[in-house]
Amino acid sequence: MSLPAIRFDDVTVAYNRHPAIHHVSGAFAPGSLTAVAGPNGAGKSTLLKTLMGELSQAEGHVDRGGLRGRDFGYLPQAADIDRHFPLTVADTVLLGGWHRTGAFGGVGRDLAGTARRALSAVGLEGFEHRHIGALSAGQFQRVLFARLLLQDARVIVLDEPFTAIDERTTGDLLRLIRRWHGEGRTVIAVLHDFDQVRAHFPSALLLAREAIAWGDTETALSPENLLRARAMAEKWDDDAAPCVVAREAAA
Ligand SMILES: Nc1ncnc2c1ncn2[C@@H]1O[C@H](COP(=O)(O)OP(=O)(O)OP(=O)(O)O)[C@@H](O)[C@H]1O
Repeated sequence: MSLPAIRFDDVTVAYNRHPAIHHVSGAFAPGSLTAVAGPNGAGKSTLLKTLMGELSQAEGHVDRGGLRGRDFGYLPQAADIDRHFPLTVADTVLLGGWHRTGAFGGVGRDLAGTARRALSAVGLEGFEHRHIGALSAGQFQRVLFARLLLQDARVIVLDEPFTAIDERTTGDLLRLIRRWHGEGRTVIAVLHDFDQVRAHFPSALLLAREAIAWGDTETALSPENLLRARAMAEKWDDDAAPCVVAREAAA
């Protein structure tokens, strides 16, 4: 799979003139498997939303190397997903195939078969007709991973995919992430568990509003870098002088 790098060049994003990420520069290499880690409020979700083009960055530039929206598969934090729509598991997984059906296209036999295989890959055979509102957090996360399988995106962006998810489901979903990495896709995930990052993610971005370190995981998550990140977090003060930036982040 030939892919470009995704580069951040001196990117600052502010809410109410307070920077959530500050002068971030670096690159997600093509085909890399990168964890974005850091303290609460470090700007991890903001960085992903900026990458997805959901926020206009106040300063700097994100170079997606010519990749378009359909090249990205994005899983926001569970808290940002509304499960009250009257959708079944099958409907939700098939949403991943929108680029193959078009806005009002029908679902062909091929796509239906791919959706069934995706559900089986996440261990949810037989769940097709269940309402998504009636699933456990872990089952719903499996559905969302099945949707990503159907989407077949070249870059996969996951925001805290394992929060409130049991160990077995986490293990199964980590195997899918490794499969995507093995297929040459670029995979980026916000994670809180440093041991999990060290065990499964060769690259890491340690963020504390600024990029403390970005590179191979062992170096990025060194004790010195973790101390620096913690010290930065302790200094954050919502009453601090605002950063002078050109524009506000706007959804
Ligand atoms: N829509 C918003 N409006 C105003 N401030 C925001 C908004 N979204 C995030 N922030 C602030 O920006 C900072 C970074 O938030 P962000 O959610 O990106 O951090 P995070 O590293 O993902 O945090 P967590 O680990 O707690 O999920 C925080 O101080 C947060 O309060």
